[in-house]
Amino acid sequence: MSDADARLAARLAREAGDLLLKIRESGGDDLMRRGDAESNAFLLAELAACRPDDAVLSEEAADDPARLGASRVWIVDPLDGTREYGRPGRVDWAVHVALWQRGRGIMAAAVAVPGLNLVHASDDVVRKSAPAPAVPRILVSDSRPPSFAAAVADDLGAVLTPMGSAGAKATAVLRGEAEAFVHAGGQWEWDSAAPVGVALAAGLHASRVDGSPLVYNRPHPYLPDLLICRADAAPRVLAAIRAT
Ligand SMILES: Nc1ncnc2c1ncn2[C@@H]1O[C@H](COP(=O)(O)O)[C@@H](OP(=O)(O)O)[C@H]1O
Ligand SMILES: [Mg+2]
Repeated sequence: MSDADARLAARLAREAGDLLLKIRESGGDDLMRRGDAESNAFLLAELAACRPDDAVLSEEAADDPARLGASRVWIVDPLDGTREYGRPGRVDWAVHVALWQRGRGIMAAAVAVPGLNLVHASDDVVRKSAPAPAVPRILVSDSRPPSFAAAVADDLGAVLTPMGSAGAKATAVLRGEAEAFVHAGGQWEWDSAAPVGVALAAGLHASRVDGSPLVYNRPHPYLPDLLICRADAAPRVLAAIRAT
């Protein structure tokens, strides 16, 4: 992991999060559009200034095919959990900043959860080793949970908890507030790159739901499913998904 890149990711995620909090406080009916657009503009300007030679893939910017030949690509989601951001009182939304490097994968990452005043970065994660609870907690999308979620929870004797934002869910697992986050049915590289970067840095398991590796910076950046969980739980969770 590159410390300078991880520090930059952490600063940008925090500052974009502060900007999003201010926009939210100012009110108005176009919060979600403004949040997406202004956070994106901030991140693109900072990356252009601080890493002018790197490519960028952002949810909110036109895809520049130059990234396909680049050796370093920042994969950013300026506002993950836009739907929840637009709902008063919700804290399950996040800012994602990740650096992908050719031949190496996600090498630096940060996820800010501004509503909780938290920034998790790949260079300062705390490894948790609390024993697993008797009833594991599995986080799923609030709006689009996997079709197999109930069957998997049943198999594992787990409880399902809906939550918005991939970054919010992944970092809740990082903090030991849940044992797993599972998603299927649709997602994009920017939804998972930074959450996966911080999860892997913390020693968690991160893969596709069939156990195969997550591959980034592909021509079509669709990456529809994801499992992030305690490393010791991964074999059982993957087996439960396979059995559905
Ligand atoms: N079936 C699907 N197809 C495409 N994107 C999806 C999806 N389900 C979830 N996502 C995206 O994944 C992110 C986390 O979703 P969720 O909150 O449901 O877990 C959201 O990103 P954005 O808020 O950045 O659009 C959401 O749009
Ligand atoms: Mg997103």
